[in-house]
Amino acid sequence: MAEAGGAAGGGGDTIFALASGSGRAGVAVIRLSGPAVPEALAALVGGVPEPRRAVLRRLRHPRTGEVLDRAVVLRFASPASFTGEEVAELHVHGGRAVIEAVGEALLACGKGIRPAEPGEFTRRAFLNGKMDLTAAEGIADLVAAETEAQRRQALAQAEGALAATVAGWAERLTRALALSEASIDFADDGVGDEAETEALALAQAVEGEMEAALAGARRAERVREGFRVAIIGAPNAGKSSLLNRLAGREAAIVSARAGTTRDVIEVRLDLGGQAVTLADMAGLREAEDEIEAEGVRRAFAWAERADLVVAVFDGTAEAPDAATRVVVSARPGGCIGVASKSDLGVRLAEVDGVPLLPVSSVTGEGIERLAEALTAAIAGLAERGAGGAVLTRARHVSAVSSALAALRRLPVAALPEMRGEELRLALRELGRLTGRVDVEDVLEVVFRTFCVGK
Ligand SMILES: Nc1nc2c(c(=O)[nH]1)N(C=O)[C@@H](CNc1ccc(C(=O)N[C@@H](CCC(=O)O)C(=O)O)cc1)CN2
Repeated sequence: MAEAGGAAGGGGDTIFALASGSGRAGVAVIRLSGPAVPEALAALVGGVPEPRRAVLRRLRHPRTGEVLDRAVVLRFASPASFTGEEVAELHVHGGRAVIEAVGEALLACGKGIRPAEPGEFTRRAFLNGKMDLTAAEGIADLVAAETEAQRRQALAQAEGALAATVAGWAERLTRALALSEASIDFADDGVGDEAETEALALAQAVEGEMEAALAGARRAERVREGFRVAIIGAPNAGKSSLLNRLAGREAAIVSARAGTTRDVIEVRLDLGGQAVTLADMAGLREAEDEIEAEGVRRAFAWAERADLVVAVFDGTAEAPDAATRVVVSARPGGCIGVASKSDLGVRLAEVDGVPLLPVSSVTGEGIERLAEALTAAIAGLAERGAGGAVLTRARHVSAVSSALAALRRLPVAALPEMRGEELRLALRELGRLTGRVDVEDVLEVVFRTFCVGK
């Protein structure tokens, strides 16, 4: 972990930010962190409250003495705080003018008090050894969580689940490295081979666990980012109406004219606790103009990357649309078939063995069943390959892949010294993952996605 202490933690500045969200709210929380917190409190509320005890105080402007609000004040003394620094929270009334006046008053306290950068509180918590990088990412994900599955996955990571797994790997690889070095030193004593064998066995076990973690990473990333479901079909098959029905609002323009939807229209849904991005797109056909052609190209591209496809066939047509059929046959198992316009009578029951669910966006028939089918299919995708460490980001996948690649080179490394080098490489990648090495460049990647106040 990076060294603890005020200097490493934030360079002496005292930062503040609105920790509660913007928008109308009864109470707003302004959080401060840094060495000048006790002084600022003295200036604002006329004293330094005892730590961890909420007190009600009049908040005054330090220069004019004007009362700005009556607030609940909560102080955390260093190092027992979220950031490890001196921390205070001002729970004020939620009005924008109140928040602005308090911000103004804080700036008037002087002494290196300034607004926080996005993610700066959590960054300080990391730098002061309160958490590793993966836990910090977990906090960012918790703040962004929209669904139950996202919340659970983020909380586990914020509480150190991934950090613990990585620590377990690093511990065994460190032991393997020690054994490998020993085998060089004691090569003549005959204990070398034994140590070498044990080192390889340790590395192999770690390899297996890393492979399992990587196998589950796509799923974990999907939980974090949302599963992608594409609604495809011929022009005028009723895709936009279906999207609106599923979304419960008029997200897409619906018209009787074929080719109305040209760009990809995405809506976010919560299906059984999983975040889903549902997309309506241009109908698959020979386009009539350049704009539609681009729309069709985007539709194919989106559908290709989708986790699941809802294939909409015009239920009143005599034969299924050919282009849609091609997509369905290319995705065995990854499709839910729909026969639209069921209120007009359905002629199609299945296409190439894929049963079609009769659905009417006019009467609402079948919508509930389609939503259930989607929910079940997404739940199936989310469950696959569960267990073990959960790699939720490209950054994790990249580090574990590199570590794994190094471990896979171990058995073919000709010299023990080369094996030591590979082990060091693998350990270094794990260090990047938790933030133990190369801190600065990794930090940029992790914290640039945070919001202000975290
Ligand atoms: N009002 C308020 N609510 C909040 C937060 C906050 O900062 N303020 N949080 C902020 O994100 C989350 C809670 N997380 C927190 C994590 C650690 C500490 C803390 O004081 N840690 C000390 C003491 C530990 C202890 O008492 O067990 C430490 O780690 O040394 C506080 C909040 C969610 N709710």
